[in-house]
Amino acid sequence: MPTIPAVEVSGLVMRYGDKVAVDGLDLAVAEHTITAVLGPNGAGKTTTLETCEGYRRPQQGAVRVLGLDPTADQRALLPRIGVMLQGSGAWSGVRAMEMLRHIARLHAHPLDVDLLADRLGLHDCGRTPYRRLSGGQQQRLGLATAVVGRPEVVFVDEPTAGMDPLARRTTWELLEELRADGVTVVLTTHYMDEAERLADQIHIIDQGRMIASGTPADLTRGGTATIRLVVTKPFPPGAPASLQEALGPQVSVTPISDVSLLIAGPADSTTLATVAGWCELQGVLPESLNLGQRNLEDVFLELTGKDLPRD
Ligand SMILES: Nc1ncnc2c1ncn2[C@@H]1O[C@H](COP(=O)(O)OP(=O)(O)OP(=O)(O)O)[C@@H](O)[C@H]1O
Repeated sequence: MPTIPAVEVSGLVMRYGDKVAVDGLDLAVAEHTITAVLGPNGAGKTTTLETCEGYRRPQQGAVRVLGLDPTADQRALLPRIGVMLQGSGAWSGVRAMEMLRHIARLHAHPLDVDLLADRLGLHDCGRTPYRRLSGGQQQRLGLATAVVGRPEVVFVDEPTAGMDPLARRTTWELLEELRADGVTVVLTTHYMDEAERLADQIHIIDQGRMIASGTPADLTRGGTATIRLVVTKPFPPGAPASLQEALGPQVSVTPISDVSLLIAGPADSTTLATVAGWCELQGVLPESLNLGQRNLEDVFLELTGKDLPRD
């Protein structure tokens, strides 16, 4: 018998006034996997997650989590899902460990709170009121609150934003262990290394629509080689168009910033010679010229035309 997806979004449309935030989105998440939802700022990721979590009712289309409707079946679903709490007024004066213990008590079979707190380095700030926690500490506490109830599905919105490298690594390991224990994880992230390391499936959305889906390998496979050109001072006006003209239609030139460009296409000696000659003509000095197969960051850039949002 075919298994139902852990999360299924069909034809979801969500608006804020006239603004269409989610525009007919379809998305299915298989059980026991980690799925990453990527997209530029404002793509509709958080709105989609909040609809799956039952905070918002679909305006059009449908959402099912573990086969249930997140708003109509909220009582049945809530004990089975984990959501990373973001800072809210209600918790502002509550101490970190009190908050975690309180949330653990709401669940029938919570994880060992002290072990989890040790794991995520929360004991050091256990007596600190929520509003006084650093951004990274709030993130770690939010993650602990999401997983303490042994959920079947965990939704985490930018789980490692603002975390130091050690906390990021611990978070990745925790999410991987959850998957190994049969939990389904849905996360949003702006970090391509995070998506590449963790995700079984990646969905890239832009302007509320799905623009690409697949495994990290599917998304980066084949395609074209890329050259990243970084120069020492800003390009003169019209530089991307003039380089595009010099290189011809086989190659696509995408500006990344005022000092960097992505050149996708056959990265052969002709292309390299043309780029070098163009730099000389424009009077710009290359700082670096990196040649390689495209990675997830290049795919994101090619598909969305936008560089990665930086925290
Ligand atoms: N409460 C709200 N009221 C009005 N507009 C909103 C509201 N929440 C989100 N939006 C708008 O809806 C669109 C989608 O926002 P959403 O937060 O879902 O995107 P996102 O992909 O999570 O973005 P980010 O990566 O910046 O967190 C954006 O244009 C945003 O400005």
